[in-house]
Amino acid sequence: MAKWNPFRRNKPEDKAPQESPAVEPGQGGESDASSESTTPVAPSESSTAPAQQTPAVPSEPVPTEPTSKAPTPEAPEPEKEQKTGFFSKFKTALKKTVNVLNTDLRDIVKEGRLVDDAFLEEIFALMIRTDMGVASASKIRDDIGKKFRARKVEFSDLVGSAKETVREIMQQGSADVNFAESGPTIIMVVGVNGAGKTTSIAKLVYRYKEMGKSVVLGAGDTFRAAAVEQLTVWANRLNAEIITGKSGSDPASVAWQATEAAYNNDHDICIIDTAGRLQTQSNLMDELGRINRLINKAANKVSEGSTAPHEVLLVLDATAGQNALSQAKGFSEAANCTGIVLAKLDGTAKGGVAIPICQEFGLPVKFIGLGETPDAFAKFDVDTFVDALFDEN
Ligand SMILES: Nc1nc2c(ncn2[C@@H]2O[C@H](COP(=O)(O)OP(=O)(O)OP(=O)(O)O)[C@@H](O)[C@H]2O)c(=O)[nH]1
Repeated sequence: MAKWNPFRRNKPEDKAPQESPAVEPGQGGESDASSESTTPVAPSESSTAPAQQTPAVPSEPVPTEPTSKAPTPEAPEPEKEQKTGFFSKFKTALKKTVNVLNTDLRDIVKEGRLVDDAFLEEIFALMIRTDMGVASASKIRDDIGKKFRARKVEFSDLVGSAKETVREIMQQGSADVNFAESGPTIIMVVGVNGAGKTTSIAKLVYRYKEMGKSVVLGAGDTFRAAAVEQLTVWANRLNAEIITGKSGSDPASVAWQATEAAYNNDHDICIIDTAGRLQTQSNLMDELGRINRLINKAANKVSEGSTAPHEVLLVLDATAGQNALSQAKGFSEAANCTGIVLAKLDGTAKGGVAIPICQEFGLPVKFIGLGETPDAFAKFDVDTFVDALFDEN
């Protein structure tokens, strides 16, 4: 019997695609993305509750009828995480990057090579191919030069030195999200279109459900009807409550209502999706700031003294390589990001991009996406990453 895979995508667009409204997020629109939504209310930053709108808008946002998510009959409980082992999980996912490093690195020292300028440039070129960036590749090259110049080296010498350098560059611990000291932990998820936000949210839900936590989702990508449907499918499969709004409605309203639901319904975790956007679209980047502030206001209103969100996760597509860096730059400045999810690390030979991300932005890589299956997600750990990247076996 085929195993149930909660991460198998029932792409809404495979069924009946809905036209996205011809509006930008936050501008309002006509088409209805969800049969379970109430009329969205645009929260105002200047009031303690979302502002009134015409027609007939209540003084406070009416929480969308929570779509209580009893598992659908055909949806069994999520399968237990496969016990493949943390290290082999990393290694399998990084296979493409590891192949570049190990095969080629081994090749250039096969005969036992003297470390001279030409050799060091070969090392540099090889490192660059993993998209670790010029600064990291230069440091690896220079450190090898300092240690071994004019000597013959073996593969293990190079690997040992490179590992040491990368560990030195990626000075970050391994951490889960910043959990709230009390009350629900509110997590906002941001990133460009197609980076892997929805899939990563589903993986987070799976992760926290496995830990026995209750989760509510806020379908804040009101711009793309299919995104709401997609997240609703995950919520159904993973038995999480979901708050949705009408297509084209104010995403801050959904975020507000999801935050309220998290406090009022005693959830442990609230994850709020946002529409994909480019770091260059300043109005849309400003919108993220507004959503962030209104989440805080909603949290403080329901539970005085609370501050939220506790985590703003930026999802980056590892296959974008160096482009992921410019995304990280734009988003980290505009959206007050607190951590990174590096998705699709399995699909690329550019896995080295995790190194400059850690180095340049002071933002910890918290999780990595290692595929599309439920267990294809891991808390990022520098030592495991480095060992897998330069695995000598
Ligand atoms: N191999 C692999 N594929 C992934 C991973 N994460 C996401 N994907 C795939 O990447 C594609 C885009 O993922 P989504 O989660 O829909 O991305 P999104 O950021 O929500 O997209 P928008 O809603 O359009 O902004 C899908 O086909 C996912 O299955 C991963 O870690 N590994």
